[in-house]
Amino acid sequence: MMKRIAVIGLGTMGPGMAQRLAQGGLVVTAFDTDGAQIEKAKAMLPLITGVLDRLGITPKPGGALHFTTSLADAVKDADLVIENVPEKIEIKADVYRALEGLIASKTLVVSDTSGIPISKLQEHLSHPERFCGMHWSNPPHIIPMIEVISGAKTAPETAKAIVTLIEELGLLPVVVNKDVPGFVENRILYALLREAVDLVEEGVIAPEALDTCVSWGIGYKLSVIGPMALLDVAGLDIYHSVAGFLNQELSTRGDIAPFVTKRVAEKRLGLKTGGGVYAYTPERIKELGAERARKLVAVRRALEEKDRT
Ligand SMILES: NC(=O)c1ccc[n+]([C@@H]2O[C@H](COP(=O)([O-])OP(=O)(O)OC[C@H]3O[C@@H](n4cnc5c(N)ncnc54)[C@H](O)[C@@H]3O)[C@@H](O)[C@H]2O)c1
Ligand SMILES: Cc1ncc(C=O)c(C(=O)O)c1O
Repeated sequence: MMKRIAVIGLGTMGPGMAQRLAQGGLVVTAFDTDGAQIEKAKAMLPLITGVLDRLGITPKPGGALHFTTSLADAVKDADLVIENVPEKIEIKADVYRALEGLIASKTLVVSDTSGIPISKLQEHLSHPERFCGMHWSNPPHIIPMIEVISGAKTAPETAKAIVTLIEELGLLPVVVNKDVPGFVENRILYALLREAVDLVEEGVIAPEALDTCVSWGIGYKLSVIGPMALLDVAGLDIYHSVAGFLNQELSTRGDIAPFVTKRVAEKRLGLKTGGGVYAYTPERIKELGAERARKLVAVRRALEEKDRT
């Protein structure tokens, strides 16, 4: 049974994940190389605990969240280290190198990578058998599904221990059978995003209208009926007829659309820079955060209700 967890990297994903683990009864030590990120993470905690409270996730006894500016202190006596640093192999490899000599031989290490193959990351670990993918979805304190991915050198007991941890937290592990880039969640999401960006770029639809179309059409439906079940609902004959003329029309571009590269070059990255596809004031960002958390909580509660009946 795991007790002590180190969360390395406190950007978009770290704070929610750290607090969710602490409320699950674990002793969590959170670390970031940037002190400002640690302060930002601390400031986010009231919002995160408020959301967890509305989800009915009451803190289990023994849990705690500590912050530290020392990697050595963060990982001391850890049963598990969760690496949550930017999606760049070199940065992740530096973290794994820094862990050498700091962690015990029993300590497991996981990466929250969005899709770098686990076998590739394993090349940078001296104990690859104790390493696997543990891919959370954003926001990590609200979305219950977590992908578990083994690389070529992951020991079966490592992946099993992570699945058990996720289950003990009352979350939903999904085991991915092959270590393909993007795993499953992001292969599906990025297929959708490539088509969405293409449709907007081609002037087929405005961004706001596309968001309405997806959120109130397939998005709403897919949260209740998954894609495989949807094939049965629609009829495989219908899918066969439509896919017969539509598949060849869909975007297959292998590079990144100018719609995105242009904005990235201009540092229009989204909420974190006050604008990306849409523009935001600081007040609007706050409002949207609260409104979206409220709606995600309500939808999750409704879906859990459905699962019980
Ligand atoms: N953003 C998402 O929606 C999302 C969802 C799921 C998984 N992920 C994955 O999770 C990981 C983290 O993503 P994010 O969006 O939180 O990134 P982020 O850029 O928001 O945050 C990364 C944090 O890591 C810190 N950091 C950088 N180098 C470090 C080091 N050597 N030691 C400790 N901290 C260091 C940075 O200061 C920053 O606070 C990535 O692999 C990403 O692909 C992201
Ligand atoms: C755009 C995008 N990319 C990656 C991830 C997760 O790895 C997410 C997400 O979790 O929402 C995302 O939105």
